[in-house]
Amino acid sequence: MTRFVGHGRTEVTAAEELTPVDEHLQAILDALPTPDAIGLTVFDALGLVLAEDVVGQAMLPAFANAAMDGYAVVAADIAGASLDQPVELPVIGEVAAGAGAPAGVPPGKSVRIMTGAPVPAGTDAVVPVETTSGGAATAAFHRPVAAGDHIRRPGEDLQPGQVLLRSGRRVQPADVGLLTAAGVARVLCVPPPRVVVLSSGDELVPANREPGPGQIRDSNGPMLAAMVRAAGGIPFTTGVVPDDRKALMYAFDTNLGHADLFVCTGGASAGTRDLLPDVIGAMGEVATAKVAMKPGMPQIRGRIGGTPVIGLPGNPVSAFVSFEVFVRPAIRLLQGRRDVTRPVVTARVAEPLVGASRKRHYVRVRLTRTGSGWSATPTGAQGSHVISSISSADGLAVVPEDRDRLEVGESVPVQLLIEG
Ligand SMILES: Nc1nc2c(c(=O)[nH]1)N[C@H]1C(S)=C(S)[C@@H](COP(=O)(O)OP(=O)(O)OC[C@H]3O[C@@H](n4cnc5c(N)ncnc54)[C@H](O)[C@@H]3O)O[C@H]1N2
Ligand code: MOO
Repeated sequence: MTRFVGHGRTEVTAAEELTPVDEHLQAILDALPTPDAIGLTVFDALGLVLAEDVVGQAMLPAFANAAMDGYAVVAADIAGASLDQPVELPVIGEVAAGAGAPAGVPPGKSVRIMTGAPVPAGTDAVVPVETTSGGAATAAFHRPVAAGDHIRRPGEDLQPGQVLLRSGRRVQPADVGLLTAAGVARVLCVPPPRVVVLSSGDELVPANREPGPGQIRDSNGPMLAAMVRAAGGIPFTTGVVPDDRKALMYAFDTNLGHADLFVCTGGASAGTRDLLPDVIGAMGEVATAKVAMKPGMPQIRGRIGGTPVIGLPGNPVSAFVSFEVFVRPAIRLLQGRRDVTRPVVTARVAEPLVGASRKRHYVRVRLTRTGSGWSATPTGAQGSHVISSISSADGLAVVPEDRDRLEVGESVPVQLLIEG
Protein backbone atom coordinates (compact mmCIF):
# COMPACT_ATOMS: atom_id res chain seq x y z
CA MET A 1 0.00 0.00 0.00
CA THR A 2 1.83 3.14 -1.20
CA ARG A 3 1.07 6.69 -2.16
CA PHE A 4 3.19 9.00 -4.26
CA VAL A 5 4.07 12.64 -3.60
CA GLY A 6 6.56 15.17 -4.93
CA HIS A 7 7.96 15.51 -8.42
CA GLY A 8 9.93 12.33 -7.87
CA ARG A 9 8.55 9.03 -6.66
CA THR A 10 7.47 8.91 -3.02
CA GLU A 11 6.30 5.66 -1.49
CA VAL A 12 4.69 5.74 1.92
CA THR A 13 4.04 2.46 3.66
CA ALA A 14 0.66 2.31 5.36
CA ALA A 15 0.75 3.22 9.05
CA GLU A 16 -0.11 -0.20 10.39
CA GLU A 17 2.16 -2.08 8.01
CA LEU A 18 5.59 -3.02 9.38
CA THR A 19 8.43 -3.64 6.94
CA PRO A 20 10.70 -6.54 7.95
CA VAL A 21 14.22 -5.41 8.90
CA ASP A 22 15.87 -7.62 6.29
CA GLU A 23 13.57 -6.34 3.54
CA HIS A 24 14.42 -2.70 4.31
CA LEU A 25 18.14 -3.51 4.45
CA GLN A 26 17.99 -5.37 1.13
CA ALA A 27 16.16 -2.47 -0.52
CA ILE A 28 18.92 -0.10 0.66
CA LEU A 29 21.72 -2.37 -0.51
CA ASP A 30 20.05 -3.11 -3.87
CA ALA A 31 19.80 0.60 -4.61
CA LEU A 32 23.50 1.33 -4.05
CA PRO A 33 25.49 2.21 -7.16
CA THR A 34 28.55 0.17 -8.09
CA PRO A 35 31.48 2.26 -6.89
CA ASP A 36 34.03 3.55 -9.44
CA ALA A 37 37.58 2.31 -8.93
CA ILE A 38 40.53 4.71 -8.88
CA GLY A 39 44.29 4.30 -9.22
CA LEU A 40 46.21 4.94 -5.99
CA THR A 41 49.73 4.41 -4.74
CA VAL A 42 50.06 1.06 -3.00
CA PHE A 43 50.49 2.87 0.31
CA ASP A 44 47.27 4.83 -0.12
CA ALA A 45 45.51 1.59 -1.07
CA LEU A 46 46.04 0.20 2.44
CA GLY A 47 42.71 -1.06 3.77
CA LEU A 48 40.96 -0.64 0.41
CA VAL A 49 39.56 -3.37 -1.81
CA LEU A 50 41.39 -4.11 -5.06
CA ALA A 51 39.38 -3.71 -8.24
CA GLU A 52 41.86 -5.68 -10.37
CA ASP A 53 44.16 -8.68 -10.23
CA VAL A 54 47.59 -7.21 -9.53
CA VAL A 55 50.41 -8.63 -11.65
CA GLY A 56 54.02 -8.30 -10.51
CA GLN A 57 56.64 -6.70 -12.75
CA ALA A 58 59.84 -7.91 -11.16
CA MET A 59 61.61 -11.18 -10.48
CA LEU A 60 62.47 -11.66 -6.80
CA PRO A 61 65.21 -12.15 -5.85
CA ALA A 62 66.43 -10.35 -8.95
CA PHE A 63 69.91 -11.92 -8.58
CA ALA A 64 71.53 -14.75 -6.61
CA ASN A 65 72.50 -13.31 -3.23
CA ALA A 66 73.88 -14.39 0.11
CA ALA A 67 71.47 -15.38 2.88
CA MET A 68 74.19 -15.12 5.57
CA ASP A 69 77.29 -13.07 6.33
CA GLY A 70 80.27 -15.31 5.57
CA TYR A 71 82.35 -16.51 2.65
CA ALA A 72 81.36 -17.32 -0.92
CA VAL A 73 83.15 -20.52 -1.96
CA VAL A 74 83.02 -23.40 -4.41
CA ALA A 75 81.41 -26.16 -2.36
CA ALA A 76 83.68 -28.77 -3.95
CA ASP A 77 86.78 -26.89 -2.65
CA ILE A 78 85.85 -27.61 0.97
CA ALA A 79 84.25 -31.03 0.46
CA GLY A 80 86.87 -32.68 2.66
CA ALA A 81 86.80 -30.11 5.48
CA SER A 82 86.39 -31.27 9.07
CA LEU A 83 87.13 -29.95 12.58
CA ASP A 84 90.35 -31.99 12.67
CA GLN A 85 91.36 -31.16 9.12
CA PRO A 86 90.02 -27.75 8.14
CA VAL A 87 90.47 -26.50 4.58
CA GLU A 88 92.08 -23.09 4.32
CA LEU A 89 91.34 -20.84 1.35
CA PRO A 90 92.73 -17.42 0.41
CA VAL A 91 90.19 -14.58 0.74
CA ILE A 92 90.56 -12.40 -2.38
CA GLY A 93 88.03 -9.70 -1.69
CA GLU A 94 84.78 -8.61 -0.05
CA VAL A 95 81.28 -8.13 -1.50
CA ALA A 96 78.80 -5.99 0.41
CA ALA A 97 75.06 -5.67 -0.15
CA GLY A 98 74.50 -3.05 -2.83
CA ALA A 99 77.71 -3.92 -4.70
CA GLY A 100 77.32 -4.01 -8.47
CA ALA A 101 78.20 -7.21 -10.32
CA PRO A 102 81.19 -8.58 -8.35
CA ALA A 103 84.27 -9.98 -10.09
CA GLY A 104 84.29 -13.73 -10.68
CA VAL A 105 86.14 -15.97 -8.23
CA PRO A 106 88.54 -18.63 -9.49
CA PRO A 107 88.46 -22.17 -7.97
CA GLY A 108 90.44 -22.55 -4.76
CA LYS A 109 89.65 -19.02 -3.58
CA SER A 110 86.97 -17.45 -1.43
CA VAL A 111 85.41 -14.02 -0.98
CA ARG A 112 84.04 -12.42 2.19
CA ILE A 113 80.34 -11.77 1.53
CA MET A 114 77.52 -10.02 3.41
CA THR A 115 73.84 -10.89 3.62
CA GLY A 116 72.02 -9.64 0.50
CA ALA A 117 75.22 -9.15 -1.53
CA PRO A 118 75.33 -10.62 -5.06
CA VAL A 119 77.07 -14.00 -5.15
CA PRO A 120 80.17 -13.77 -7.38
CA ALA A 121 80.29 -15.89 -10.53
CA GLY A 122 82.35 -19.05 -9.96
CA THR A 123 81.14 -19.62 -6.38
CA ASP A 124 78.15 -21.82 -5.54
CA ALA A 125 77.75 -21.69 -1.75
CA VAL A 126 77.97 -19.30 1.17
CA VAL A 127 79.52 -20.45 4.47
CA PRO A 128 78.31 -18.55 7.58
CA VAL A 129 81.24 -16.72 9.18
CA GLU A 130 80.67 -18.27 12.62
CA THR A 131 81.44 -21.77 11.29
CA THR A 132 84.86 -20.59 9.98
CA SER A 133 88.04 -19.12 11.42
CA GLY A 134 86.81 -15.74 10.18
CA GLY A 135 90.11 -14.47 8.71
CA ALA A 136 90.52 -11.48 6.38
CA ALA A 137 93.37 -12.79 4.20
CA THR A 138 92.64 -16.50 4.56
CA ALA A 139 89.79 -18.41 6.15
CA ALA A 140 89.71 -21.94 7.52
CA PHE A 141 86.56 -23.98 6.85
CA HIS A 142 85.70 -26.66 9.39
CA ARG A 143 82.87 -28.49 7.62
CA PRO A 144 81.68 -29.18 4.08
CA VAL A 145 78.68 -27.41 2.53
CA ALA A 146 76.35 -28.35 -0.32
CA ALA A 147 76.23 -26.35 -3.53
CA GLY A 148 73.48 -23.74 -3.17
CA ASP A 149 73.73 -23.52 0.63
CA HIS A 150 72.78 -20.06 1.97
CA ILE A 151 72.22 -18.68 -1.53
CA ARG A 152 68.85 -17.14 -2.40
CA ARG A 153 68.11 -18.17 -5.99
CA PRO A 154 66.82 -15.64 -8.55
CA GLY A 155 63.05 -15.86 -8.94
CA GLU A 156 62.55 -18.30 -6.05
CA ASP A 157 60.14 -15.82 -4.41
CA LEU A 158 58.37 -14.09 -7.33
CA GLN A 159 58.29 -14.35 -11.11
CA PRO A 160 57.48 -11.43 -13.44
CA GLY A 161 53.89 -11.71 -14.69
CA GLN A 162 52.79 -13.57 -11.56
CA VAL A 163 49.38 -12.62 -10.10
CA LEU A 164 50.29 -11.28 -6.67
CA LEU A 165 46.86 -10.30 -5.34
CA ARG A 166 43.38 -11.03 -6.59
CA SER A 167 40.64 -8.50 -7.25
CA GLY A 168 38.44 -8.22 -4.16
CA ARG A 169 41.30 -8.50 -1.67
CA ARG A 170 41.51 -5.83 1.00
CA VAL A 171 45.06 -4.47 0.94
CA GLN A 172 47.02 -5.37 4.08
CA PRO A 173 50.28 -3.85 5.34
CA ALA A 174 52.23 -6.91 4.12
CA ASP A 175 50.70 -6.41 0.66
CA VAL A 176 52.19 -2.91 0.54
CA GLY A 177 55.60 -4.56 1.03
CA LEU A 178 54.90 -7.31 -1.51
CA LEU A 179 53.68 -4.92 -4.23
CA THR A 180 56.55 -2.49 -3.67
CA ALA A 181 59.11 -5.30 -3.83
CA ALA A 182 57.53 -6.57 -7.03
CA GLY A 183 57.78 -3.16 -8.69
CA VAL A 184 54.08 -2.29 -8.54
CA ALA A 185 53.65 1.39 -7.70
CA ARG A 186 49.91 1.94 -8.23
CA VAL A 187 46.83 -0.24 -8.05
CA LEU A 188 43.20 0.11 -9.02
CA CYS A 189 41.02 0.02 -5.93
CA VAL A 190 37.67 1.11 -4.53
CA PRO A 191 38.02 4.46 -2.74
CA PRO A 192 36.36 5.02 0.65
CA PRO A 193 32.84 6.39 0.15
CA ARG A 194 32.25 10.02 1.14
CA VAL A 195 29.30 10.08 3.48
CA VAL A 196 27.52 13.34 4.29
CA VAL A 197 25.77 13.34 7.66
CA LEU A 198 22.83 15.76 7.88
CA SER A 199 21.36 16.56 11.31
CA SER A 200 17.95 18.16 11.13
CA GLY A 201 15.91 19.71 13.91
CA ASP A 202 14.96 23.19 15.17
CA GLU A 203 15.90 22.14 18.70
CA LEU A 204 19.52 21.36 17.85
CA VAL A 205 22.58 23.46 18.55
CA PRO A 206 26.15 22.64 17.50
CA ALA A 207 28.38 20.93 20.05
CA ASN A 208 30.28 24.13 20.82
CA ARG A 209 27.14 26.11 21.74
CA GLU A 210 25.37 26.06 25.11
CA PRO A 211 21.77 24.83 24.57
CA GLY A 212 19.07 27.40 25.40
CA PRO A 213 15.62 26.54 26.78
CA GLY A 214 14.19 23.52 24.93
CA GLN A 215 17.35 23.06 22.93
CA ILE A 216 19.79 20.13 22.89
CA ARG A 217 23.23 19.54 21.45
CA ASP A 218 23.41 17.84 18.07
CA SER A 219 25.07 14.68 19.34
CA ASN A 220 23.88 12.49 16.47
CA GLY A 221 25.87 14.43 13.89
CA PRO A 222 29.28 13.82 15.52
CA MET A 223 28.28 10.29 16.59
CA LEU A 224 27.18 9.25 13.11
CA ALA A 225 30.22 10.89 11.53
CA ALA A 226 32.38 8.87 13.92
CA MET A 227 30.49 5.72 12.97
CA VAL A 228 31.04 6.52 9.28
CA ARG A 229 34.75 6.79 9.87
CA ALA A 230 34.86 3.61 11.96
CA ALA A 231 33.03 1.80 9.14
CA GLY A 232 35.69 2.91 6.64
CA GLY A 233 33.93 5.88 5.02
CA ILE A 234 35.00 9.54 4.84
CA PRO A 235 32.54 11.60 6.89
CA PHE A 236 31.35 15.13 6.16
CA THR A 237 28.79 16.89 8.29
CA THR A 238 26.32 19.57 7.20
CA GLY A 239 26.06 20.91 10.73
CA VAL A 240 22.63 21.57 12.14
CA VAL A 241 19.92 22.12 9.53
CA PRO A 242 16.61 23.59 10.78
CA ASP A 243 13.24 22.02 10.05
CA ASP A 244 12.73 24.17 7.00
CA ARG A 245 12.18 23.03 3.40
CA LYS A 246 14.51 25.56 1.83
CA ALA A 247 17.29 24.97 4.36
CA LEU A 248 17.06 21.20 3.87
CA MET A 249 17.10 21.53 0.08
CA TYR A 250 20.08 23.87 0.27
CA ALA A 251 21.93 21.38 2.49
CA PHE A 252 21.34 18.55 0.01
CA ASP A 253 22.19 20.72 -3.01
CA THR A 254 25.44 22.08 -1.65
CA ASN A 255 26.70 18.67 -0.51
CA LEU A 256 25.60 16.58 -3.49
CA GLY A 257 28.89 17.12 -5.32
CA HIS A 258 30.94 15.32 -2.69
CA ALA A 259 28.43 12.76 -1.40
CA ASP A 260 28.49 9.08 -2.28
CA LEU A 261 25.82 8.62 0.39
CA PHE A 262 23.66 10.91 2.52
CA VAL A 263 22.80 9.86 6.06
CA CYS A 264 20.14 12.03 7.70
CA THR A 265 18.94 12.00 11.27
CA GLY A 266 15.73 13.41 12.68
CA GLY A 267 12.50 14.38 11.03
CA ALA A 268 11.67 10.80 10.05
CA SER A 269 8.39 10.23 11.84
CA ALA A 270 4.99 11.85 12.12
CA GLY A 271 5.65 15.31 13.61
CA THR A 272 4.42 18.44 11.84
CA ARG A 273 8.08 19.44 11.39
CA ASP A 274 9.16 16.07 10.01
CA LEU A 275 9.86 17.39 6.51
CA LEU A 276 12.60 15.09 5.28
CA PRO A 277 10.48 12.62 3.29
CA ASP A 278 8.75 15.42 1.40
CA VAL A 279 12.01 17.25 0.70
CA ILE A 280 13.81 14.12 -0.52
CA GLY A 281 10.74 13.21 -2.58
CA ALA A 282 10.69 16.67 -4.15
CA MET A 283 14.37 16.43 -5.09
CA GLY A 284 14.38 12.78 -6.13
CA GLU A 285 12.78 9.57 -4.91
CA VAL A 286 11.84 8.52 -1.40
CA ALA A 287 10.24 5.64 0.46
CA THR A 288 9.30 5.82 4.13
CA ALA A 289 8.76 2.73 6.21
CA LYS A 290 7.87 1.67 9.69
CA VAL A 291 10.44 -1.05 10.10
CA ALA A 292 9.76 -3.97 12.44
CA MET A 293 12.53 -3.08 14.83
CA LYS A 294 12.99 -1.37 18.16
CA PRO A 295 14.57 1.09 18.39
CA GLY A 296 14.68 2.54 14.89
CA MET A 297 11.14 2.05 13.59
CA PRO A 298 10.68 5.13 11.36
CA GLN A 299 13.06 4.88 8.41
CA ILE A 300 13.59 6.70 5.14
CA ARG A 301 15.37 5.55 2.03
CA GLY A 302 15.70 7.40 -1.21
CA ARG A 303 17.96 8.97 -3.77
CA ILE A 304 18.77 12.49 -4.93
CA GLY A 305 20.50 12.90 -8.28
CA GLY A 306 21.92 9.39 -8.18
CA THR A 307 23.16 9.67 -4.58
CA PRO A 308 21.48 7.27 -2.15
CA VAL A 309 19.90 8.79 0.95
CA ILE A 310 19.25 6.93 4.20
CA GLY A 311 17.15 8.75 6.79
CA LEU A 312 17.41 7.59 10.39
CA PRO A 313 15.20 8.57 13.30
CA GLY A 314 16.40 11.37 15.55
CA ASN A 315 16.37 9.59 18.89
CA PRO A 316 20.07 8.97 19.61
CA VAL A 317 19.77 5.25 20.30
CA SER A 318 17.46 4.78 17.32
CA ALA A 319 19.99 6.60 15.13
CA PHE A 320 22.84 4.49 16.52
CA VAL A 321 21.09 1.13 16.13
CA SER A 322 19.68 1.86 12.70
CA PHE A 323 23.11 3.02 11.52
CA GLU A 324 24.46 -0.36 12.66
CA VAL A 325 21.68 -2.26 10.95
CA PHE A 326 21.34 -0.32 7.67
CA VAL A 327 24.10 2.25 7.12
CA ARG A 328 27.19 0.32 8.15
CA PRO A 329 26.46 -2.53 5.72
CA ALA A 330 25.83 0.06 2.97
CA ILE A 331 29.15 1.80 3.66
CA ARG A 332 30.96 -1.54 3.62
CA LEU A 333 29.33 -2.52 0.32
CA LEU A 334 30.28 0.85 -1.19
CA GLN A 335 33.88 -0.06 -0.29
CA GLY A 336 33.56 -3.31 -2.24
CA ARG A 337 33.89 -5.23 1.02
CA ARG A 338 32.43 -8.64 1.61
CA ASP A 339 32.42 -8.36 5.41
CA VAL A 340 29.39 -6.10 5.46
CA THR A 341 27.87 -7.30 8.71
CA ARG A 342 29.28 -7.40 12.22
CA PRO A 343 30.53 -10.63 13.74
CA VAL A 344 27.83 -12.32 15.81
CA VAL A 345 28.43 -14.38 18.94
CA THR A 346 25.90 -16.55 20.72
CA ALA A 347 25.53 -15.59 24.36
CA ARG A 348 23.60 -16.86 27.34
CA VAL A 349 20.92 -14.49 28.62
CA ALA A 350 21.97 -13.34 32.13
CA GLU A 351 18.88 -11.19 32.83
CA PRO A 352 15.52 -11.64 31.07
CA LEU A 353 15.34 -9.77 27.74
CA VAL A 354 11.94 -8.48 26.73
CA GLY A 355 10.66 -8.66 23.17
CA ALA A 356 9.06 -5.78 21.26
CA SER A 357 5.77 -7.23 19.96
CA ARG A 358 6.25 -8.08 16.28
CA LYS A 359 9.44 -6.02 16.15
CA ARG A 360 13.04 -7.18 16.36
CA HIS A 361 14.40 -5.83 19.63
CA TYR A 362 18.03 -4.75 19.64
CA VAL A 363 19.08 -4.70 23.30
CA ARG A 364 22.30 -2.99 24.35
CA VAL A 365 24.26 -5.59 26.31
CA ARG A 366 27.56 -6.05 28.04
CA LEU A 367 29.26 -9.36 27.35
CA THR A 368 31.15 -11.28 29.97
CA ARG A 369 33.19 -14.41 29.46
CA THR A 370 31.82 -17.50 31.17
CA GLY A 371 33.47 -20.92 31.34
CA SER A 372 31.65 -22.16 28.26
CA GLY A 373 31.13 -18.96 26.25
CA TRP A 374 29.56 -15.53 26.63
CA SER A 375 26.92 -14.10 28.91
CA ALA A 376 24.82 -11.03 27.94
CA THR A 377 23.52 -8.46 30.45
CA PRO A 378 21.56 -5.31 29.47
CA THR A 379 23.64 -2.16 30.04
CA GLY A 380 20.75 -0.23 31.57
CA ALA A 381 17.50 1.45 30.60
CA GLN A 382 16.65 0.68 27.00
CA GLY A 383 14.70 3.84 26.01
CA SER A 384 15.51 5.32 22.60
CA HIS A 385 16.83 8.48 24.26
CA VAL A 386 19.14 6.74 26.79
CA ILE A 387 22.50 7.45 25.22
CA SER A 388 24.47 6.40 28.32
CA SER A 389 23.57 2.75 27.78
CA ILE A 390 25.03 2.68 24.25
CA SER A 391 28.61 3.49 25.03
CA SER A 392 28.82 0.85 27.75
CA ALA A 393 27.50 -1.84 25.38
CA ASP A 394 29.74 -4.48 23.80
CA GLY A 395 27.00 -5.61 21.47
CA LEU A 396 23.36 -5.63 20.45
CA ALA A 397 21.44 -8.72 21.56
CA VAL A 398 18.78 -9.54 18.99
CA VAL A 399 15.44 -10.64 20.48
CA PRO A 400 13.46 -12.06 17.54
CA GLU A 401 10.17 -10.59 16.34
CA ASP A 402 8.18 -13.63 17.50
CA ARG A 403 9.45 -13.71 21.10
CA ASP A 404 7.85 -11.78 24.00
CA ARG A 405 10.75 -12.53 26.29
CA LEU A 406 14.01 -14.47 26.45
CA GLU A 407 14.52 -16.13 29.82
CA VAL A 408 17.75 -16.43 31.80
CA GLY A 409 19.88 -19.22 30.36
CA GLU A 410 18.43 -19.06 26.84
CA SER A 411 20.73 -18.39 23.88
CA VAL A 412 20.67 -15.04 22.11
CA PRO A 413 22.68 -13.83 19.11
CA VAL A 414 24.71 -10.70 19.88
CA GLN A 415 26.05 -8.43 17.13
CA LEU A 416 29.40 -7.18 18.32
CA LEU A 417 30.01 -3.44 18.41
CA ILE A 418 33.66 -3.51 19.37
CA GLU A 419 36.17 -2.82 16.63
CA GLY A 420 38.94 -5.40 16.42
N1 LIG B 1 3.04 9.98 16.37
C1 LIG B 1 4.20 9.34 16.28
N2 LIG B 1 5.24 9.85 16.94
C2 LIG B 1 6.41 9.21 16.91
C3 LIG B 1 6.53 8.02 16.17
C4 LIG B 1 5.43 7.53 15.48
O1 LIG B 1 5.49 6.50 14.81
N3 LIG B 1 4.28 8.25 15.56
N4 LIG B 1 7.72 7.35 16.22
C5 LIG B 1 8.53 7.57 17.38
C6 LIG B 1 9.79 6.94 17.21
S1 LIG B 1 9.82 5.28 17.39
C7 LIG B 1 10.92 7.64 16.99
S2 LIG B 1 12.42 6.83 16.93
C8 LIG B 1 10.93 9.08 16.86
C9 LIG B 1 11.68 9.48 15.59
O2 LIG B 1 11.47 10.77 15.37
P1 LIG B 1 12.15 11.64 14.24
O3 LIG B 1 13.05 10.86 13.40
O4 LIG B 1 11.11 12.40 13.57
O5 LIG B 1 13.10 12.54 15.09
P2 LIG B 1 12.78 13.88 15.82
O6 LIG B 1 11.35 13.97 16.14
O7 LIG B 1 13.39 14.95 15.04
O8 LIG B 1 13.60 13.63 17.14
C10 LIG B 1 13.33 12.59 18.03
C11 LIG B 1 14.14 12.82 19.30
O9 LIG B 1 15.52 12.79 19.04
C12 LIG B 1 16.16 14.01 19.37
N5 LIG B 1 17.14 14.32 18.34
C13 LIG B 1 16.85 14.60 17.06
N6 LIG B 1 17.96 14.88 16.37
C14 LIG B 1 18.98 14.78 17.24
C15 LIG B 1 20.39 14.98 17.14
N7 LIG B 1 20.95 15.33 15.97
N8 LIG B 1 21.14 14.79 18.23
C16 LIG B 1 20.57 14.44 19.41
N9 LIG B 1 19.24 14.25 19.57
C17 LIG B 1 18.46 14.43 18.52
C18 LIG B 1 15.02 15.00 19.37
O10 LIG B 1 15.31 16.12 20.13
C19 LIG B 1 13.87 14.18 19.90
O11 LIG B 1 13.94 14.08 21.29
O12 LIG B 1 9.64 9.59 16.76
C20 LIG B 1 8.72 9.04 17.70
N10 LIG B 1 7.49 9.73 17.59
O1 MOO C 1 11.65 3.22 17.07
MO1 MOO C 1 11.98 4.59 17.94
O2 MOO C 1 13.37 4.37 17.11
O3 MOO C 1 12.01 3.34 19.12
O4 MOO C 1 12.35 5.19 19.44
